[in-house]
Amino acid sequence: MIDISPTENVFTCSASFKDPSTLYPTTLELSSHQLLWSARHPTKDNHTIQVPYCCIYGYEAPTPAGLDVNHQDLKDIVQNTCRDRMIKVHFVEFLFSDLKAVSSPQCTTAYFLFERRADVQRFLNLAHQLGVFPRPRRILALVNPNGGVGKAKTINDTVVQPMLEHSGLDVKVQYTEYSKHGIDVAHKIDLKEVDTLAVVSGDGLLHEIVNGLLSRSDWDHARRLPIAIIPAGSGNATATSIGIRSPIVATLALIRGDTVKLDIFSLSQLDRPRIYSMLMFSWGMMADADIESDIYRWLGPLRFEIAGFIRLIRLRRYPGKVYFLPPHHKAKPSPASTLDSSRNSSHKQDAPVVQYGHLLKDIHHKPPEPWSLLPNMPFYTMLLLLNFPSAGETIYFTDSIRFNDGVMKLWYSCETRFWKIILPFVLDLTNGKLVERDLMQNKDCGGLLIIPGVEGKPNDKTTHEVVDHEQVRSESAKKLGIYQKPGIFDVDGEVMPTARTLIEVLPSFMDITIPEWFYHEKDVDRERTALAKLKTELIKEASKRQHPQQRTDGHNQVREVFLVLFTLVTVVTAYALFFNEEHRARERMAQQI
Ligand SMILES: Nc1ncnc2c1ncn2[C@@H]1O[C@H](COP(=O)(O)OP(=O)(O)OP(=O)(O)O)[C@@H](O)[C@H]1O
Repeated sequence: MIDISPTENVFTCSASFKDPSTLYPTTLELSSHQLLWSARHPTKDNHTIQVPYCCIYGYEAPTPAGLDVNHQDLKDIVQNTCRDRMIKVHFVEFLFSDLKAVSSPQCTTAYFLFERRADVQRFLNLAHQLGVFPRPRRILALVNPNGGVGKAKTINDTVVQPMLEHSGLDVKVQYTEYSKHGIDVAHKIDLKEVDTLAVVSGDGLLHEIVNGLLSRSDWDHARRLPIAIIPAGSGNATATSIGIRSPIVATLALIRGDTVKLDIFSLSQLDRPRIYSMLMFSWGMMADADIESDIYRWLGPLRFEIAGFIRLIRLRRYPGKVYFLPPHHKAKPSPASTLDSSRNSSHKQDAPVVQYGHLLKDIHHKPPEPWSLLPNMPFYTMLLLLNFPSAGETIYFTDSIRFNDGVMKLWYSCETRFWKIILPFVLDLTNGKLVERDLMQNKDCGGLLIIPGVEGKPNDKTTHEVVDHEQVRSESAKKLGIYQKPGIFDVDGEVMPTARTLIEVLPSFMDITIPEWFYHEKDVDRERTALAKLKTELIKEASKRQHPQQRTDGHNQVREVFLVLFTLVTVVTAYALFFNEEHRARERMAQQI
């Protein structure tokens, strides 16, 4: 903390908020965490404007030739003689008290005309000491022109690039040209040339970037490259989970450059390249719905609801065995304890080290203690492994998840009666209560071994036999009457082969940029205190100035209409099925008679 004497941080100047044609005399103060000045209100008394430094994304100060003033009004008002005393400050203003509202933030500029040239220099010196303005950095922004029904390009052109231009940071933009291009970019990127890699798209491109960086031979260096996510996809689960609901807030976080550590899930399969996940792994109903929703991409975020509904009324069972490892458990070193045969502390590792790789090869023995079998064998309806509380902008599971505590949160269900599942999904998928229902069981894990299998004859418990997926195609499996497909494995919205899979957590492995007020490793309460600060100091003031009609989120309205329709169709379908079944039973009875 810098000591500021009470007079050093106060400046007499003329200020203008948003509109440079109305400069008025004021006193500007640089406090330890915010800019303060008194503003004239057209109809009310003067009041104080407070701009926390974490909301400032750029400034323009006089060069020796004077400030480059483009605004025509400003040119008229501020004569050439004043140009070398003018500073512009660009910041994000929150209009509504709900930071989660997509429409709440907007970009704003304040103009300050100082009395003396020396004051400008004093202001800039103090501002740099206090961290008022963003640190100079080099950014590579990777834009997916297909992300989020093509909205990523518009978001990049209208929000991201204008804000980055004002930030004064060194920015390069690259468009992805084909599917999986993100992997190639991250694999080849020169780490000496870039300080932050920004992803303007959804979780799919972010997943590619994570995998591209961790598949490099210098992965231990590459994993330290901070990644920023600008939500421009259709799901945007990662951004939503780290407090980013709007591209403006995301770009602000990218420019300010505050980062937080992120756990990564490592997914290994025998004889296949390792896959890394930052968001979630799922198997069963939700995985099918997520992957099947791809054909409804044009619907935007609603695609998940439509695909989920279809999967709910055609519920499947997914056979398999799942073993879990308690969290924070370290494997005892053993010569065969890893897939990475090159593992040796004196040598550079080819890939991040996993501890239990040998479990993939040993298909004849069950994993030793402390691994244990997840109950409710032999089939599951859904299995979900989460690193973040949200799985989409509208899908919120729980706030009990921390994304850098080295723990994987597992939820699973074996409920196959669709009428038991449908209501919880309709009512509680967005409010965090779904996982509290009896329907779902949960475990905290450090590792997971999934052996997807198939079941024998239906409705006969003695023939339920779980075997490796690879054996399903064999002749002996066919002779056994094994018929059921083991479903899709979904990693961050991408499909991976359904096969024996080992999932381990790599604690606090990568860095992701976050809004400064959201979370800080050293201060878990910072989110709450800073949010409160923003609400009381900034938003309250802003809402006093203007009382805009709170815009309702269009998507929520569509969602509500959809949920009503969904419930109606469900009731009708349930009745139809019930009467159909009853009718058949009567017919059977009639035939027997
Ligand atoms: N130029 C391109 N042409 C075709 N596909 C691309 C291109 N660039 C990227 N992709 C692919 O687009 C897919 C979807 O991208 P992304 O996941 O970022 O957006 P989204 O699916 O709309 O968002 P979310 O995953 O959050 O729902 C990725 O799998 C990526 O490989």
